[in-house]
Amino acid sequence: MENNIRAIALDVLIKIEQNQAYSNLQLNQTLQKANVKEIDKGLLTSIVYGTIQRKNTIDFYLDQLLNKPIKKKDRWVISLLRLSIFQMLYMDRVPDHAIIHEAVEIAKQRGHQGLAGLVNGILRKLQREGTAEMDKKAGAGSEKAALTYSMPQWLFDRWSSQFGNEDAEKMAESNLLPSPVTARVNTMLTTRDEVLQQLEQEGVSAEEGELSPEGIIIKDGYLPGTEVYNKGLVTIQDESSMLVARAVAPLPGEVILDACAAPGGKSTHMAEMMKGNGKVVSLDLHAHKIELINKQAKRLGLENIEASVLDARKAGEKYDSASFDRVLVDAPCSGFGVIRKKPDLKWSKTEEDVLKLASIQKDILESASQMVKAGGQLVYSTCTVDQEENSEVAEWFLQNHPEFEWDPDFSEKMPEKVKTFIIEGRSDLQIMPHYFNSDGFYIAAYRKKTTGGEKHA
Ligand SMILES: C[S@@+](CC[C@H](N)C(=O)[O-])C[C@H]1O[C@@H](n2cnc3c(N)ncnc32)[C@H](O)[C@@H]1O
Repeated sequence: MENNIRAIALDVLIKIEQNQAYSNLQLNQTLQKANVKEIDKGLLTSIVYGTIQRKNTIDFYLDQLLNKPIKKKDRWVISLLRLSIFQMLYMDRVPDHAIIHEAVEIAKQRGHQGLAGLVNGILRKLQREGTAEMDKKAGAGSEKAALTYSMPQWLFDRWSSQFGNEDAEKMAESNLLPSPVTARVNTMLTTRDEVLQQLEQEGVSAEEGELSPEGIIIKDGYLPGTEVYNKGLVTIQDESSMLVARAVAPLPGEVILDACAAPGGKSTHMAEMMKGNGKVVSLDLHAHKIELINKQAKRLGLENIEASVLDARKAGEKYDSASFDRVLVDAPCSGFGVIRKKPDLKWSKTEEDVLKLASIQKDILESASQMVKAGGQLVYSTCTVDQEENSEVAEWFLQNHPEFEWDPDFSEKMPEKVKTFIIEGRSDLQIMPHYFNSDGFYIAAYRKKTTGGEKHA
């Protein structure tokens, strides 16, 4: 079976490369379609994600190991070599000779004897000589760090200048770790203790989350196959992401706007917090994603979510201004806080993308903020760590909108553990992946003044 798993992993990697498909979507599709046993899903995921995560470092070795270029039509061999090198250098589950044997078999089946010989030669050389000689060519300073942590150089340099070298290295290193599976308990239907007990009965080992009172961490077992999941008692969500709805703090009976809502993680969380009373209006730009929100709402037994397609920049064409108690802008972003779950982002996003996204984020915030009632709340969040998309957007908003102020109750809404990261006099929070082994998230919370603030024209 493991040989088969490697062949499937190769297919996934080829599709991601050829179609520039998102790694998580491609992998999930394969996990659902291919006949992969529960027990092998973890191995498949580790090989695919690990190979993409370490691409930079693996290619640094591969370039030195290859003594002639591989023909365009045989590009799949590069993916086969990458996933084999990943296993040899970073996984200790299978001995090198077995990895090499399997790679050679796959090369024979997919290609021909010549390619099998090439694969054999390269991998045997790595097995024999190791990486010590090759490592001497790794450069110094940030060039070396980018290679060690397998980061694009521009991104590592950007993080170094934004957070300092130490935090940049810690974050880059923690991005290479597997992401824990965490879930949110549907507190409208059950309690965290009950869910933990039921999961134990279903053979899934889980424990209380670190950050959020409704969070659980899966230690062993596959959550989506359980009754607990099917009955809508939990939603898979990162713990730092759960803090966003806490910052919005919706109350039963209120009307909430979730301006960028799909696939509905935060809309459903807020609807649960409202105990099904009141309404969450969930918008998204993409029609096909609205179905995802509705599907989750149905699974969770939530009837107070109204999802529709709309560009949040045009919210004013459909809704009256000042007509929502609270507004959430969980904006489209570079996603650099979720690299562990979507490793291809580090290779696909560019500095230009960050600039474009910051401009879209400002436009969405500008429009959605018009919808907040006097005295109401506005929350801006992203799953990135880039300051240009985070604190710079949040500060820009406040400078241009004197009718808003930092939310004075923000700190109270946050769990003790994160309070130390909130700077006095502000109400925003940057969580880095290495702080709590979670996704990186940014949250800024504002309150619309009841009097005094004059909006700039
Ligand atoms: C970070 S995701 C939102 C995640 C979601 N809040 C959740 O918790 O599941 C950003 C979403 O914004 C949507 N989007 C992008 N541009 C938009 C726009 N101009 N108006 C509304 N939605 C937009 C994207 O389709 C994407 O689904």
